Amino acid sequence: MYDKMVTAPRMISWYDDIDGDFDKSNWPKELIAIKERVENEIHINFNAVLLNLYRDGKDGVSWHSDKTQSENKDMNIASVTFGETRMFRLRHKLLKHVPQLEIPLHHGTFLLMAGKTNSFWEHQVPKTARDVLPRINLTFRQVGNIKRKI
Ligand SMILES: O=C(O)CCC(=O)C(=O)O
Ligand SMILES: [Fe+2]
Repeated sequence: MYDKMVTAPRMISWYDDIDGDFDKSNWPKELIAIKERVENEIHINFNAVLLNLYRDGKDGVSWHSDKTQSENKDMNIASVTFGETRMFRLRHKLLKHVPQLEIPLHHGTFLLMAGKTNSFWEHQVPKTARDVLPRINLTFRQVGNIKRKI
């Protein structure tokens, strides 16, 4: 899924429907509800989700770009955050003079990395020395061939 290994710790879970034979009982109903809320908002369908739990400030994710196996050249990744606010940083892969972006992802924030974002930008959630509460982030993804809407 990643183009390189990331080392920072966090708890991870993954659901997908890569075969297109979606069985709703394989996904928690809360997850389906969030997925449908996102899909209705942006009119893009997803068939996989990565769940990250950042337990405290010692958890984070280092610079990377997301790569999922998809027939879509322009991959869309939809991110939803719950709990603690953590910084989400973006840096351009080639244009080093372009300033980094720093976006605080608050509880309930929806962020769409659309199209070529992941081709040209890397992102990270840095560790922090602040005393922070847990944060959950869901990234909905398009993997394989999306045969039909889940
Ligand atoms: O936690 C986030 O906001 C981003 C997570 C992320 O970049 C990933 O799981 O690929
Ligand atoms: Fe990522």
